[in-house]
Amino acid sequence: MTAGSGQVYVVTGGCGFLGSHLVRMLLEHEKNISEIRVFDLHLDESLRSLSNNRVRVRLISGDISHLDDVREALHGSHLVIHTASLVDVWGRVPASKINEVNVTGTENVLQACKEEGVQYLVYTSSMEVVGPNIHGDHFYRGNEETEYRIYHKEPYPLSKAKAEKLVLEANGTKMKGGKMLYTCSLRPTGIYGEGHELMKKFHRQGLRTGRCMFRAIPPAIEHGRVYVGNVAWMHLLAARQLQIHPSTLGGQVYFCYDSSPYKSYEDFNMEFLSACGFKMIGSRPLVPYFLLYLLALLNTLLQWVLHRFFIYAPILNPYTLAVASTTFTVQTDKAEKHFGYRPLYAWEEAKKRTITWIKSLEVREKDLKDVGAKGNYCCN
Ligand SMILES: NC(=O)c1ccc[n+]([C@@H]2O[C@H](COP(=O)([O-])OP(=O)(O)OC[C@H]3O[C@@H](n4cnc5c(N)ncnc54)[C@H](O)[C@@H]3O)[C@@H](O)[C@H]2O)c1
Ligand SMILES: C[C@@H](CO)CCC[C@@H](C)[C@H]1CC[C@H]2[C@@H]3[C@H](O)C=C4C[C@@H](O)CC[C@]4(C)[C@H]3CC[C@]12C
Repeated sequence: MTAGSGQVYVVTGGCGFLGSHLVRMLLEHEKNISEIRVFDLHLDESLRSLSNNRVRVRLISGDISHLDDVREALHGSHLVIHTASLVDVWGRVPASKINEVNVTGTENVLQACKEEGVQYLVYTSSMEVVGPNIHGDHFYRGNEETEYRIYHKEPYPLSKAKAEKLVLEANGTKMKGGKMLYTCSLRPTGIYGEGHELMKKFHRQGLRTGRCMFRAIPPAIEHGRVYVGNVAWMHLLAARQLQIHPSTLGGQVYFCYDSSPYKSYEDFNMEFLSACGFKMIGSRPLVPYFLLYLLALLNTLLQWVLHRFFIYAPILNPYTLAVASTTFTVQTDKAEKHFGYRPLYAWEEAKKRTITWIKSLEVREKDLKDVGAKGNYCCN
């Protein structure tokens, strides 16, 4: 295999949910690159086989919180897309660790860019750098200019906000040799699509309750969602255009959006799960909010009691309840205006792909069960 003389892109967190879609997207749609360096703590070996005559996919095992690892990965590259992050709003990981990966890791990427002369950095931020806040202020069809009472307390949104600030402040700084560093930040809302871990959890949970989902959140609460393929596409375009129009994109933030419908978190999930025979029970929440909140508090208490023995991190806690119960939706065309972004996948296509993936999970689970049953039969 020969690598051409195109650009070298580094994708940190390239083996994750978004990262792996991004690597595939770059391979398919970015003609100007000859090497993609996939930097991750946990490597997905299957990505290696994506190399082709034009582009080499190089897997690099490293820790974003170690400057030496990052420096080495960036050496001789042209652009970094920094998606690596610890995504945890359940208390699975200590706050100090989240900070180390999300904030120190980003500092390291910036430092390595400066030392290695890598001029362009696209950062994957999150809607969570804005909200929803825990006061329950709704952000209804807002855009990048909408005023909002930003209030961060939880380690994950706090770390993403700090990291984004660092990235934006670094835009325009002079690097070794006089070159300038250009940065921009993309803020996805809740990403969905093939490989979405939380969707797998809801699906598994629903199978246990006979394909019944129990409504907990009022259907009028809108939660912004965006298809992973469109988030990846937006990263590709931002990376391309940051190099062509650095003064337009540099230092800017962009919400990630597409034509996915505005719905509550639960109703949105049902768009896919109902195609697999799942039913939503209740047109209104089955449990009053204060009971749900007590349950969420109880989970926090149990987490604290049990933390010496194991990590108890259920989906529901006061923070996830607050996020799910507060409207946060975006309506903007800033990315279209600044870099010509239009969703690559229409809603119907995104939905079809996500349903196909969920159905494939069912087939896989059934196969596993069958193998298990055969195994039992042999042993008995
Ligand atoms: N999933 C969402 O709904 C969502 C929404 C908005 C923003 N985001 C952001 O998108 C990005 C990708 O999220 P995702 O959902 O794909 O998460 P993910 O957990 O699937 O991917 C993150 C990747 O980062 C890697 N990583 C973690 N710690 C690392 C370290 N110390 N060194 C190197 N690599 C490390 C992980 O191994 C993983 O492959 C994150 O920055 C996240 O904050 C996600
Ligand atoms: C009360 C439950 C009954 O079914 C539903 C709880 C749902 C929550 C677990 C999720 C609701 C909104 C999600 C978050 C949102 O989509 C955006 C995010 C930003 C991203 O950067 C990280 C993930 C997340 C915080 C995401 C996490 C899960 C929810 C809180």
